[in-house]
Amino acid sequence: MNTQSYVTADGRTIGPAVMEMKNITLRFGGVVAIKDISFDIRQGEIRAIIGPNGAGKSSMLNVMNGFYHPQEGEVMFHGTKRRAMRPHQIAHQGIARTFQNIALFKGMSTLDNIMTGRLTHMKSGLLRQMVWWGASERDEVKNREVVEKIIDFLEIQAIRKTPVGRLPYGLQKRVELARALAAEPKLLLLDEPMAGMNVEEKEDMSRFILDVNDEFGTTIALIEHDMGVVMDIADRVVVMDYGKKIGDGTPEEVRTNQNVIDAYLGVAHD
Ligand SMILES: Nc1ncnc2c1ncn2[C@@H]1O[C@H](COP(=O)(O)OP(=O)(O)OP(=O)(O)O)[C@@H](O)[C@H]1O
Repeated sequence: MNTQSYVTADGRTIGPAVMEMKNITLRFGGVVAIKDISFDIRQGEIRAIIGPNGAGKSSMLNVMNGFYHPQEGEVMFHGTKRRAMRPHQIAHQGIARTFQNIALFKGMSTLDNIMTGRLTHMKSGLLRQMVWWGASERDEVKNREVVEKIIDFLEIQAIRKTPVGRLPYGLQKRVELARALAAEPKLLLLDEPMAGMNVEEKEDMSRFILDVNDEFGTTIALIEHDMGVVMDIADRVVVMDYGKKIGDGTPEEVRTNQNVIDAYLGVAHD
């Protein structure tokens, strides 16, 4: 386990591992989606998982998220072996995620969608609201403060009242990021955050991911197809191919790894 902290060239502190995947194997019937993969994610870093179609990236994110339970191996979170959990228990542990296909409430406004990200923080149940109005009011004020800060941060004030179904794709992706951030996660999992975006939208999203990491100190793991984007923003990259890990290191190390070049870069990027 990585226990030493270090400071990056741009002044961010990367701490010890927050999540460790140890010898993970995941099967779907006869299909082996993940074969004996190990890697860790360190406090404060941006960690990317890349690989061609069908490499097993989404399956890995679902293992990290607790949605899938591997047949073999262990997931350690903050040094403790994680047992099988339901999605809301994962959320309470401080893990939030976005989805490859946007999963927002299309008829609801931007603001209301982001507020749903606060649900795990809402303490006051109905009974408590009836007997002690003050507590729920304080809850509400705190929730609004967090949400307003995120709206400012992601520069989406102008669309706060707009139903998200009417927004262009790139902005919907930004609202999804906002909703995940509203949970104030310790670990943020992003499933192809740039998929389907044009160049300008990708640049915007890259900047926001870097800013979130820098401003809130959020540890981020993302899976991505777009190799160029990942190389620009990730501290370290895991490369998967046919369910196996074929590379792991800094963008420079991965870029020059012959297995990676053969399996992915050489084919998809000339
Ligand atoms: N729920 C499932 N049931 C059966 N097989 C699955 C399931 N999910 C994934 N697989 C298989 O596991 C392998 C890895 O799929 P996965 O979606 O994790 O790859 P990926 O790298 O995310 O691909 P993409 O980039 O196309 O999203 C594939 O062979 C896929 O068909």
